[in-house]
Parts: sequence; structure tokens; C-alpha cells
Amino acid sequence: MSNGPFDIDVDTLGNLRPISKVVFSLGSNQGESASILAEAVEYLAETPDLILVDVSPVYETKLEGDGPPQPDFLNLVVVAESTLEPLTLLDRALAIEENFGRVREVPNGPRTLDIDIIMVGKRISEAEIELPHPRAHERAFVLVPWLDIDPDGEIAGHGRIAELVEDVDVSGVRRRDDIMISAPTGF
Ligand SMILES: Nc1ncnc2c1ncn2[C@@H]1O[C@H](COP(=O)(O)OP(=O)(O)OP(=O)(O)O)[C@@H](O)[C@H]1O
Ligand SMILES: Nc1nc2c(c(=O)[nH]1)N=C(CO)CN2
Repeated sequence: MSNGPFDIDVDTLGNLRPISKVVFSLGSNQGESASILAEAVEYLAETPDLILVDVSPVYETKLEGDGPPQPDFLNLVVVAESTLEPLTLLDRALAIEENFGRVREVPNGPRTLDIDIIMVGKRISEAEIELPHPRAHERAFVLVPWLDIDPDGEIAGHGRIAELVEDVDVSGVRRRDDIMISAPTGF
């Protein structure tokens, strides 16, 4: 098993598999958003070879970026560690989104669940996945929750989240301490 976080894993055949830090951003602004996020965190926690390290507080956030008028979001960030390949993680994220009936009808429209993969260790873009996520460094709904659980976090090519958050407008994000979501298996 693991020699520690973000280290090396030895599988049953003796192969060495690097363990990467993985950061997910989850958002919902359609349906029962708090329960949807809680269930999505459970699905992530049930993913083989993906260990949740921490789940951020929940934030209520105004739409950032383009899109038609729509309800405010609930957002949170999950920090995990995994030996899985980025495209395997993306497949899992898309499968969880589909489980909540996400259909891409209106561009940038409301969504029951959106899971963005912000980073997978030092991995960079390949095939259908952009890494690190190209807009994460300018999004308060990613940086603010992430900072709560990972004060030393960094986005490769952009720097420390503690500094990035100084450059974004945080007036549209509000912590919702009345909504408690944590990983089902203790960490
Ligand atoms: N790092 C990534 N995380 C999640 N999806 C990604 C990533 N890189 C590429 N994609 C692809 O982008 C597609 C479009 O994502 P989606 O429609 O959810 O965009 P969005 O989340 O609304 O906008 P944004 O990309 O600005 O967050 C996904 O289906 C996925 O295949
Ligand atoms: N507040 C907020 N704004 C967004 C969000 C989101 O989750 N929350 N997701 C987006 C596309 O991923 C675009 N804009």
C-alpha cells in the first residue's frame, strides 16, 4: 500500500504507481443541491484507488463567468490522493454527473452536478482533459473552499492558492456552516 500521501504505491504485481494529489471542485445549482453534493462526495469516496483526504466547507456562490441568469450554486472542494490516471478520474467524474441526470442542454446553464478536476499531481493536459483546470486559478468558488482545507495548496503554473485568492472577487461567495458534508469513511 501507500508509503504516505502523494508518494508511491506498489500494486499486487509489484509495479510502482505514483500517488498523485487530486483536487476536485463540485458545484450544483439545480435540484436538492446539498444532498446532491453529499451523495457525490460519497460516490467519490467509493471509487477504488481514490482516497479522500479532506472535504471543504460548503459555500453558496454567485455564478462566475458566462451564462444565462440562474440560481446561486452550492460549491465545495475535495482533496484526495490516487494512483488513477487523469482520464480514468475524468470518466468517473462524468459517470457521477450523469447519475444525477446532468444533461448539457443550455451552454453554461444550471446544472444538477458539475465535477471539475482541478489538478492531478503535476500531470498536464492530455487527450480530452485539461490540467491543471485552465480557469481554476481565477475562480473564487474554487480557491476559497480549497484554501480552507489546504492552506499550502498550489496550482502548477499559477502559484499558491493563498496568494491567488487575493486577486479574485470573493464578494459572491458565502460559507454555509449550516450544511455539513464530510467523507463517509473517516480520514
Ligand atoms: N479538468 C477537467 N475537469 C473536468 N472536465 C474536463 C476537464 N478537462 C476537460 N474536461 C472536459 O470538459 C467537458 C466540459 O465540461 P463542462 O460542460 O462541465 O464545462 P463546465 O464545467 O460547464 O465549464 P468549465 O470547463 O469552465 O468548468 C467535460 O465533459 C470534460 O470532458
Ligand atoms: N458560482 C459558480 N459559478 C460557476 C460554476 C460553479 O460551480 N459555481 N461552474 C462553472 C463551470 O464549471 C461556471 N461558473
